[in-house]
Amino acid sequence: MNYISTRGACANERRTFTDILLAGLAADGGLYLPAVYPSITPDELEHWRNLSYADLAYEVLAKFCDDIPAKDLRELTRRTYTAQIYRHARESEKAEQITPLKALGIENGAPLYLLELSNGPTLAFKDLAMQLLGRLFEYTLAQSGAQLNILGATSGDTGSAAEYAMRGKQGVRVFMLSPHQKMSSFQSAQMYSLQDPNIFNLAVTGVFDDCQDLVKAVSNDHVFKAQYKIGTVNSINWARVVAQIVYYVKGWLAATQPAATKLGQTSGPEALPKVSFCVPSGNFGNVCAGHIARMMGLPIDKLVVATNENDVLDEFFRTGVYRIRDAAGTYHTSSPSMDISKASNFERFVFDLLGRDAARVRHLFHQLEANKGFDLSGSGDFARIHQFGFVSGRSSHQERMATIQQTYARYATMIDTHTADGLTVARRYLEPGVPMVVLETAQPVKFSAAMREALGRDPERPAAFAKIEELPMRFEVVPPDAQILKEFIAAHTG
Ligand SMILES: Cc1ncc(COP(=O)(O)O)c(C=O)c1O
Ligand SMILES: N[C@@H](CCOP(=O)(O)O)C(=O)O
Repeated sequence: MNYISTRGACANERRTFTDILLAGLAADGGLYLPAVYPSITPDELEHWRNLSYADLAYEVLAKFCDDIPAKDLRELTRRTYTAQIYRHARESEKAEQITPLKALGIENGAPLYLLELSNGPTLAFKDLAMQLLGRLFEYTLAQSGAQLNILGATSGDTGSAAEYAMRGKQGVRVFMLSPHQKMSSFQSAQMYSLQDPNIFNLAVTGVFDDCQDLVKAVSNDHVFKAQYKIGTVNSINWARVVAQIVYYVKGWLAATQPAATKLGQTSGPEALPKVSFCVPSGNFGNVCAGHIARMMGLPIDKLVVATNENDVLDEFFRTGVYRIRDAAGTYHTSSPSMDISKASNFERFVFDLLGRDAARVRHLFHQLEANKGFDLSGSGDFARIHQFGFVSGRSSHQERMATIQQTYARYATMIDTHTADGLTVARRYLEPGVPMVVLETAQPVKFSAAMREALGRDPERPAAFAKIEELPMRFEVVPPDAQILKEFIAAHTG
């Protein structure tokens, strides 16, 4: 499989999966994606019904990764997706499902589900891709004997997922940028309490977007990037997105019944039931994986983009205007991991929306830097947006509190603030007979203060995280300055 950049610079060069795994951002500042999306056929879907999560992950990944031997790739997925690693399942007997589908009930004639994605080591959906990424890095670096210095940005969950996945990995160091004092105390403690010598936490005096801009600024300094072997674990890294496609397939299989027709006789994708997914969104990485699953042929009806008060994405899907906010215009909310105003992966979707016209994408994203936005509202491209299944909505603090309370009262289920944003918005798009799967992106314990406000009680805390906030913390406070960051990296690699 050949990979290209959304900005077209390397259109004539061949790039394999393992090339782009270590490269992160493309040299022209764009994002990598496959030259052609592979497809998922109705027969394959039926064959995949009884596979374990690990083997399903292998089938999906193998479509994108043809430069790792099949035997090794299968071994990697089998070591990654185990009940032992996904041990924080609320119903322990379901841990081996990795992403159990929980039926809430029927609302407005639509079966409503939660897809539990946060049963991994750090209690957020990021583990599902990051645990695999850690193993892929280790495998690839072992082949070449090379080193990798990972530079990442987090609004709260990517950071801990990456650090837990990379702890003690040979040849890997992690430099993780987080917005100073903007994460929950549990999230900060998960990262800052790690004392491993290959982990460096840098608390940036700014918002998540400042952290992400720093990652891009350093990655776009090609000399520095090559000298210090900089890679990334954010969803600008294509491997993150691919690993996230798997749970859309798993969710679709769990929410539908086997086709009535015999294998080999299923008439076509239109004969298969459709499922809608609602995705709490910030950096657009999670829902981008849903978009790609849909482009591959997974029968997805709607992809509902749910934002919090930082509603840049909702504004775009409603109006066609993409208007990023500065730090002062980015709110600090009770779903802090979604406090993002400049969504990295959005560029991958715009590439598809514009018919994969890399020159236009390059122009638009340069315009974005200069004018803080772009407007597709009058274009024929935006008129076609619903062909991609996207709809959107925004949730407020009051709405997420009310949704947490109702879900607890009606379904005896405690959901975190981000999942509550998803459920709030999903309810606006229910259709009789179409299952609606809301992605559960984190466990409530990560946001105890907000949960206490909503329910007057603390969420349950796995024993592994008892008193985590009281552990000694190791982090450095730094300004949002790329030069200072480069000096820090240079001083801590050697
Ligand atoms: C708990 C949680 N929910 C939702 C999101 C938003 O996901 P994405 O950035 O992939 O849109 C994040 C951060 O990525 C998160 O950590
Ligand atoms: N919400 C994320 C932000 C980074 O997203 P990513 O998917 O690009 O890694 C976080 O929790 O850090």
